[in-house]
Amino acid sequence: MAESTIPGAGLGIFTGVPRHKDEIVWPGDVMYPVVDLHYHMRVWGSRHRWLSNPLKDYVWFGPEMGMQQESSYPYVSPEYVTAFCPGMDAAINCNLALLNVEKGTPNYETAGLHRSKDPGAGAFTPYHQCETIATHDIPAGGELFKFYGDWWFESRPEVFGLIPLSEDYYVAEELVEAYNSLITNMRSQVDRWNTEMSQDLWGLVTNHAFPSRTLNALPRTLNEIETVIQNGIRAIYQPQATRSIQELNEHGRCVDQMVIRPSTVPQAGRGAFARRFLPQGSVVASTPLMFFPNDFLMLMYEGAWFEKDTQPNPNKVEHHQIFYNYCWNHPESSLFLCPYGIGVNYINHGKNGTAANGRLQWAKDGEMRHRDEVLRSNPRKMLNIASPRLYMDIVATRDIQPGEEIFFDYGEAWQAAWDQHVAKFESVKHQYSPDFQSARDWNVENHDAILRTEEEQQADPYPSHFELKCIVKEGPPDLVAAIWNQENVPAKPCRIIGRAETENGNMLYKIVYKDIRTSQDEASKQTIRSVKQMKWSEPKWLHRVALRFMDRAYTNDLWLPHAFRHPIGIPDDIFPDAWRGTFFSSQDLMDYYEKNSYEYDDDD
Ligand SMILES: C[S@@+](CC[C@H](N)C(=O)[O-])C[C@H]1O[C@@H](n2cnc3c(N)ncnc32)[C@H](O)[C@@H]1O
Repeated sequence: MAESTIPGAGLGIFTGVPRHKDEIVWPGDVMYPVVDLHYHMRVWGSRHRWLSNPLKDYVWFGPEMGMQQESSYPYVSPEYVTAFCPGMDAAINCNLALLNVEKGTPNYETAGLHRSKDPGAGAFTPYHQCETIATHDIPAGGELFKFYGDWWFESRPEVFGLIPLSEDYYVAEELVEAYNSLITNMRSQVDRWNTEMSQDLWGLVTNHAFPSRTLNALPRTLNEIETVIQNGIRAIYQPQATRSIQELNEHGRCVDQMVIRPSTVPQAGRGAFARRFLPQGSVVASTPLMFFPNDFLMLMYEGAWFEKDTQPNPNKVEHHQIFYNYCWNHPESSLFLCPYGIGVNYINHGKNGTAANGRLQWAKDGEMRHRDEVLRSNPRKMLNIASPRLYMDIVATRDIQPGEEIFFDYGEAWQAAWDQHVAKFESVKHQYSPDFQSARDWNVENHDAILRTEEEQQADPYPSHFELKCIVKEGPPDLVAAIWNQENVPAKPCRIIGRAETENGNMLYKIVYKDIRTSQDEASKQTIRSVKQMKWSEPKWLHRVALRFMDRAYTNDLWLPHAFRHPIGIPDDIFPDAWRGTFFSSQDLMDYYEKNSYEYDDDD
C-alpha cells in the first residue's frame, strides 16, 4: 500500500511481483452486510429524508454479494442491504485505462459454530474471502485498479471533467488501428511520404474542435501511437501507474504479511497468521481508518424490522450491525474508527502479557498520508471529512514465527464484555435446539429431496425460518442450477401448490411466484408497497432444481438476540488527549444529518 499514482486519490495498492491474468492477487477480506440502514436511520429524521450513506464509497449492492436474505426487502432500494467491503476492496482505486483486477463474491461460512452451544455464533461476519483476481498481466510495481462503474466518474463532473470512460479506451485503440492501416496504405502509394505527413494526419484526428472523452483517451505522439500498435493502449498509461520497488519499500507498507485461516481461539471464527518470520518491532499489518462521530450508523432499533410499516423506537436499541464488532473506540469519547487495511479485520484479541504479539501504533507523521495534526485537533472539525488521514500500524511486540496467529489486545472492557457474554450464554442456549439447521445447510443435504406441497405442509410444516424461493426460467435443469451460482441470484418468493412425476421419473412442481424485479437498477424502482401488493402469478411447472429454501430475513446467527456485540478498544496510551471528552450528541447528529440527507420515498 502506498500513495496512489492517481493524483488526489489517496493511497493505493501495488503489486511487488508481476501478476498474471486470472491469478488470485489476494484471497479476500471480510465483508459486512449493512442491513436496513435507512429503516433505522428514520430515528434521525423524517421517514422521507434519508441519510446519505457515509459508507457509499465502500459498499456494493448486497444481493450481488449473496446477501439477499439479510433483509426483508432486499430489492427495494439498493440501500436496504449493502455489502460493506473493508480491506483490499476498499483500498483499490479505479483507473479506467488500466483496469487490471476484479473482485469475486464472498464465501458464506460460520466457522462450524452452532447457536445451541457456541457463544461465538453470530459474533463475526459469515461473509468473507472475497477474492481479488487479476484480469490482465500486471508488472511488478504496478498499481491495482478495479472498475467502479463509469457512472462513478460521470456523476462527479466537477472533479473529473471529460475523463475517458472504459469504452473510450477501446474506441481510441480502434482509431489507432484504423489510422495505422491508412498510413500503411498511404506509404505504399505516396512516393515521399514522411513523418511530418503522418503527424499532420494524426493531428486532423486529435485537433478536433469539440472536446470529447474519446479524444482525451487518444495517444498524442507518433511514439505513443507506435506503442499502442505494438502493445495496445494500456502500454502508454502503464508507466505512469507503476512505482519502483525501491520507492514502494521506502514509502509504502507491505500488506501481505498475513494469511487467513480458522483461528486457534475457540469461538473466534477466523484469524490472521504470519506468512513469514516477522521480527520484533516490524510492522505486521497496517490500516487506514474511517472516522465516524459515534456509533449511529451501527444501531438497530426496536421496530417492525420485517414489515417496516411503523417507525423504529428511538429509545430502544435492539441490536447492532455486525461491523460494530470490527470498529475501534475508547470510553472517553463517542468516536468510532473503522479499519480497512488488508487482512487487519481478521486479527483476533489476545491479552497483553500472554497471547498478544502485536500492538497498535499510529504511523509517523507524513507516512502513509497520516497526519499527526489530526490527533491534536478537535474531532468536531472532522465531521464532514470522509477521509481524515489517520493511519495505524500493528507492530510485532516480539519475534513472530511463520504460521503463528497474530493477536493484539482489544482492551479490558472488551474482555469483560466477552466474559460476561459467555457466562450469560449458559442461561440462554437452552432456547435453541441442537437440531437447528440453517436453510443453507439443509439445501446442501437435501438438494434432491421431494418437497412438500402447501397442503402437505399444513400437517408437516418446514421450519419457520425457511422461505421458499424459485428461479423462474425456461430451460434445462443444468442451466437453472447454474443460475443459483450467479452473483445476483434472481430468486423469487414462491409457493408449491402441486407436484407430479413425469413418465421418466422426474418430479415437477406446480408453483406460484411473485415477480419481484431483482436487478440493482430495477430494485430502486420498486417500493415496499408495490412489493407487498404484488399478486401471485399464474401456476407454473418447475423442476426441483429451480426450488430452494433461503433463511428468512433476521433468522441467521447474526441476528440472534444475544449475539455478541462489542467494539474493539483503542489502547489508552495512544488515544489522543485532544479527543478525550468528545461525545457527539443527538443534536449534533441531527445537524449532521440535515446536511447529509436527501429526499427519498420508499413507500409511495
Ligand atoms: C475484528 S473481528 C476478528 C475476526 C473474526 N475472528 C472473523 O472471523 O471475522 C472481532 C471478532 O472476532 C471474535 N474474537 C476475536 N478475538 C476473540 C477471542 N479472543 N475470543 C473470542 N472471540 C474473539 C469476536 O467475535 C469479535 O467480535
